[in-house]
Amino acid sequence: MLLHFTKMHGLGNDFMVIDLITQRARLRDEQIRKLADRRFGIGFDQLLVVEPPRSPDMDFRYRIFNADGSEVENCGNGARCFARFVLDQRLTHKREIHVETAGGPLTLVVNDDDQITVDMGTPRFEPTALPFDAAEDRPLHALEVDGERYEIGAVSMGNPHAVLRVDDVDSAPVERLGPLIERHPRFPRRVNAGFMQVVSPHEIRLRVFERGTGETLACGTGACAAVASGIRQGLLESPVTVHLRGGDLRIEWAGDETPLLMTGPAERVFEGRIALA
Ligand SMILES: N[C@@H](CCC[C@H](N)C(=O)O)C(=O)O
Repeated sequence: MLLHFTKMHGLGNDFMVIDLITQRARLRDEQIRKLADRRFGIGFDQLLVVEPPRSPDMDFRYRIFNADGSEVENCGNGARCFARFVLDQRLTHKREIHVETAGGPLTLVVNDDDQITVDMGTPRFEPTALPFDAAEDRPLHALEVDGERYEIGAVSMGNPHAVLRVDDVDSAPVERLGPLIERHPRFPRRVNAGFMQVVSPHEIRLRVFERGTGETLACGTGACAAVASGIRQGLLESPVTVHLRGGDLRIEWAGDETPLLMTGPAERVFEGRIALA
């Protein structure tokens, strides 16, 4: 069978997007891994799936799979691409879209300048939310990695993030520490590892080694988690511009139980059809 798909990206974090409202398919883990392969498949960081909602208050169900086939709770860059996709495909005409994810509901707003703002919900710091094996909720936790002690912020944006402050993201040991933090035994469901350089209270530089994918050019939930952790530590003040390798995001958060807002672009690259083996 031929499956119609759209290739999209948010700041270079790239996606295969499929509409399972007008098409039928069931993708197994190994099929997702094959499609994600940049030489033998289409190539992407995450697969995004559009489905009908389960709850009548929602417009769509939004499912996310990493390149390794694992299903995850949330994807910030993907959420913006999701909004652009459902509008472009005429699956909705609404410019405020409510979607269910495995990490909770999200609201996506397409602005007049075509940038998309996502209400990402409230960041959660309690270790059980990630989950993270720690006795208490603290702004920073000591974590031993490869015989060295680091201080990390632990944040859930629906999906789990560890945020490590570094002096310079360009020389940060992302390739070495990223995989070790991702699979650290204190994160039983693995974790996304962010490396944050504070430039000023309103500006950071960030690289993220993503769970189930590796380092990407941008990670939306990683940007939200880094800013939330930085604000909580008193290092940052809202709004914050996050410079990622693929471009910039704007993050706003008033703290406590208020929702965190992420604004940025979403781009369509090409469309195609592929036979599922
Ligand atoms: N690229 C994403 C995050 C995708 C999921 C992540 N790798 C996880 O496993 O939680 C983003 O833009 O947020």
